[in-house]
Amino acid sequence: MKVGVIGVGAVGAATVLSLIERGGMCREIVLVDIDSARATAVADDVRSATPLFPAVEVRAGGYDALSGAAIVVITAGTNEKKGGATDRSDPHGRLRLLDTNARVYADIVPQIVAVAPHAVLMVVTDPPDPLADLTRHLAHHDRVFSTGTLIDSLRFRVHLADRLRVRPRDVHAMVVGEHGTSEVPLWSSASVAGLPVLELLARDGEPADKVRQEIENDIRYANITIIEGTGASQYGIGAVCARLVEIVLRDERAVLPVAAYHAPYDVTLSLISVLGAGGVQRMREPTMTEAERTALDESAAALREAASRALAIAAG
Ligand SMILES: NC(=O)c1ccc[n+]([C@@H]2O[C@H](COP(=O)([O-])OP(=O)(O)OC[C@H]3O[C@@H](n4cnc5c(N)ncnc54)[C@H](O)[C@@H]3O)[C@@H](O)[C@H]2O)c1
Repeated sequence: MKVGVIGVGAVGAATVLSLIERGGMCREIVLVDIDSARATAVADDVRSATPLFPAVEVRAGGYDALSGAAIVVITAGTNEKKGGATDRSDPHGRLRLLDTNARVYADIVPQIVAVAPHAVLMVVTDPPDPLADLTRHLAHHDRVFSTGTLIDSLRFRVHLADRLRVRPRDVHAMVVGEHGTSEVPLWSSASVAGLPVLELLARDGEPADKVRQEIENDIRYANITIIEGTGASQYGIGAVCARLVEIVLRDERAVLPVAAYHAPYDVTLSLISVLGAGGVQRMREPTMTEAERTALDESAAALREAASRALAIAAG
């Protein structure tokens, strides 16, 4: 199995390292970057660790080297720091990167599809959901998904676990909608062993509104907090990307919040998705309160506007 990674900056490099560390899921990883010296250097660096893991070849190449790839992970483009999307008071958040990165996608997606027409395309670049809509349009197929709110959902679980003093793996909680400022944390269905987290927090005497506000801010602006410390959020998303590649290559049919086009909302957004061979195979709406549903409708509306803007920009 061959996996392509387009864009070998902070996120692309972290993804490659996670891919080889998970081990055994693919035989070849091809790195493509407009900065070919960077792609070559990252491949050289990571290659020195490959004897520690199940056999895998890592190499840099041009688009032609993607021929036969089963899945291509796209992380190319401008990040929040370089693109000026690190202001917590800006309601547009990552959508600030849309114009620049839609132009990048208009350049790279046709080149990927020309050599790897059967590959699943996984969109990571921000804003990932409208860029996934653009990618479907440019690729002329539906084997396209974005990492969506999986990273936000993991952050939600980690913060809840901290408060409840349990391990994050035992917390079930999801964020749906946009990977961005309009995202919707589903408090009503968040649970530990079937016990609602809101009840557990109340039992611990935690003031519910304050805790909700703090956790929501932590999730919504986690990228900015990380960027203020290191310049790029990369390790969490790198691990997420590698795990998603594994799920697709093994046709695991894992149930998790990643984003794909959903006809009833007429846009790419995160709901409960079944991920396996070919990408997202089915999507379901979660059980929601009226307030959560209203917030999801608003998030979908913001994404529809962004997706049509992405199409217009790519059309020139
Ligand atoms: N979806 C998520 O949850 C998530 C999480 C973290 C970062 N991101 C996003 O991922 C993207 C990458 O972030 P980063 O920190 O790695 O940025 P980076 O600047 O470190 O790396 C971007 C890479 O893309 C390459 N590139 C740019 N234009 C290209 C083109 N036309 N063709 C090929 N390569 C090209 C650059 O040379 C660079 O190596 C950003 O948009 C960032 O906001 C998304």
